[in-house]
Amino acid sequence: MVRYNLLDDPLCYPGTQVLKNKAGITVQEDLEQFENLMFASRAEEELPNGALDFEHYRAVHHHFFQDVYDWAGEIRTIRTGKGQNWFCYPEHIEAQANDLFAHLAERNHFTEAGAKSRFAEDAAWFLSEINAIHPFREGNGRVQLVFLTMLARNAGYDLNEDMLQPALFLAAMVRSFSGDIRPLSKQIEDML
Ligand SMILES: Nc1ncnc2c1ncn2[C@@H]1O[C@H](COP(=O)(O)OP(=O)(O)OP(=O)(O)O)[C@@H](O)[C@H]1O
Repeated sequence: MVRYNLLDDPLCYPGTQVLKNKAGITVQEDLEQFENLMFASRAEEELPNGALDFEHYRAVHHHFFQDVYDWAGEIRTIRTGKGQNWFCYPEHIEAQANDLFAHLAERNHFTEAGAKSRFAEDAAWFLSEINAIHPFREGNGRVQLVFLTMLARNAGYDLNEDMLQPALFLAAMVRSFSGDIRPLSKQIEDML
């Protein structure tokens, strides 16, 4: 997991970068194991219903992280970044996300993309935008992927997560932050 750049986070146990959690775990590796376990167990359940809007996106985050964090499904309140990149400042998340999801709805959630390549390109654009917004303190990557499978299914495609190549996908996500969505589009198309 790529750790965040931040200075002082009230959501962490004092003097650590370990997020306060419902199990009271203070060792990062143990917390990651617990997160993964809870995520896998919630993945066995049905996904929350919704209109593929921002409320729905937050509900998906809540679904997967409700066992671990009190703030599951809630918008991040501190500034965060990864590598060289800083994500949307928290005070703008709600407006930016509502705007993005309004565009998604205007484009009929890409159900009329036609060719796989077109859907992949549209989905890559959406992922790059939601990643730049980065609504949550943690768990953004996993929710992005779940939502991508939901968008694909809604558009009549079956996204095969087993085909995901983690290093290439991550590199493509980082590249998309600078505006080049072609590698990400290619990664998505290869999974359809
Ligand atoms: N340098 C970077 N610039 C932009 N985005 C990045 C960078 N590094 C990682 N990301 C993206 O951030 C997301 C991960 O965010 P976050 O750590 O909140 O999610 P996670 O689900 O907890 O972790 P992971 O996706 O690693 O399992 C992924 O989509 C990843 O591609």
